[in-house]
Amino acid sequence: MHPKALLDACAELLGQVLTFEHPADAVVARYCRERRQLGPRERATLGDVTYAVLRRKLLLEQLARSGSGAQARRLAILGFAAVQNEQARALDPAATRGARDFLKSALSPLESQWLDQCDSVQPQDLLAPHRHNLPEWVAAPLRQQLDEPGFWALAEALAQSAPLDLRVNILKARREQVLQELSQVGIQAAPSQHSPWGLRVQGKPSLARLPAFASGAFEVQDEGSQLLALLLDARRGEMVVDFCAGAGGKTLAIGAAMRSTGRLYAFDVSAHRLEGLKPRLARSGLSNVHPVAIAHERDERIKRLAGKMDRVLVDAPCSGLGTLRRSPDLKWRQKPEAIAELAQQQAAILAGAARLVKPGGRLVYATCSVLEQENEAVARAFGAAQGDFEPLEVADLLAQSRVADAAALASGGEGGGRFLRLWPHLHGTDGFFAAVWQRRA
Ligand SMILES: C[S@@+](CC[C@H](N)C(=O)[O-])C[C@H]1O[C@@H](n2cnc3c(N)ncnc32)[C@H](O)[C@@H]1O
Repeated sequence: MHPKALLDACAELLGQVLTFEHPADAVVARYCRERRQLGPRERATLGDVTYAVLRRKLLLEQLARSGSGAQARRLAILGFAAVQNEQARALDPAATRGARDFLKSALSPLESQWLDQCDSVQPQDLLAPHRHNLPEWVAAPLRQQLDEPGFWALAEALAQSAPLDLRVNILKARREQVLQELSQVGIQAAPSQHSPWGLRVQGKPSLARLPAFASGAFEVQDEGSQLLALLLDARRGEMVVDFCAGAGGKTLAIGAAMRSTGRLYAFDVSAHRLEGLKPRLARSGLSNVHPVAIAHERDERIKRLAGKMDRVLVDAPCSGLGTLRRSPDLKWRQKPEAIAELAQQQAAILAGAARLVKPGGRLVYATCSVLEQENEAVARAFGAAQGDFEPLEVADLLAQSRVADAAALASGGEGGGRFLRLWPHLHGTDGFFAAVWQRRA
């Protein structure tokens, strides 16, 4: 495709994405599906440019104010330039020039001149919002939680794309085996820093056609999600509930940890999401998983299981603000008013799920949000209201699950090891939170 046509397509797609009526990944997928003539590289560019603009929206909108022509086109030019700079820097600094020539061949002389001006803007001359690219209602609480260097390191980390992590299915393969199979097809990977099941892959190679994937030897899963399953520490033969199972990312990890024994219920209010679990379950080789679509957290079917579960994971619906590396549109689609509502829903689901736990059993509450309001505040309120649930130290539990450097992943409480707190800038994972309790016997 000629650079001019590709840039026009980027601008058209951005016009659709920036209405924020639908999630960005769905809009990009539909746009590409409706244009069969697009090749794989063009599809990749369309996605990359869209995400580059979503990540740095405040900065690019500010720079775009000085240009001329349609706003979506100006943003597309700046997004295109940002993607090319990143790619060229990663591969070979000398390649930056060539990449810029490709883009410039799509621009008018005036646009080309304007882009040069934008290139010369120095970060230190920018206002804070144009550097952190977060809405104020997200930036303000994060600044309260983190010190100044920490806040800026987080903002920088959230502006990057997430690395590609795999979880080795311990029911089917060992980590070394999968590493070797990947290396045989030229894919570089290394063991994860913390999860004993994890691999971090270099770059973003396509994995779906690999025999090791088809045979269920691994799943794509962020290291942070793996750590949540490790925290639940479900054992052989136990009765376990994954209360908000969705498409079952954590269900599969938990089921493998149980070595496909016992009974693992995968609950969710969305039958559609649970459908997504089916093909993954088939690959995984697990036979202990029982997906159940429930109406709500007080469903009759749940009542029948009250007090019978060894372990319950509540991977609660949340703002998703810990996953901005993957879904940067969330920071523009989420509204501050929704957070209080989410916190209420989280508390209700946690209380409903807690009734399932048997005396001596373990309850894990988790989110992929970085906001205290959805995390420590919900956990503390639950602890205060439910006297028969005793808080456990996450740092100790992770160390028992063979998680390397476990103490560095926890914070809060008297000893600083009470809650799991994963941060993209510190741990290279998505932002995750977890609190754990044991029901008193
Ligand atoms: C964070 S997602 C779960 C992701 C999933 N655990 C995974 O690892 O892929 C939260 C899920 O909670 C579900 N949910 C929302 N309200 C619920 C409720 N009252 N009871 C059970 N699940 C609920 C949503 O449908 C959504 O799938």
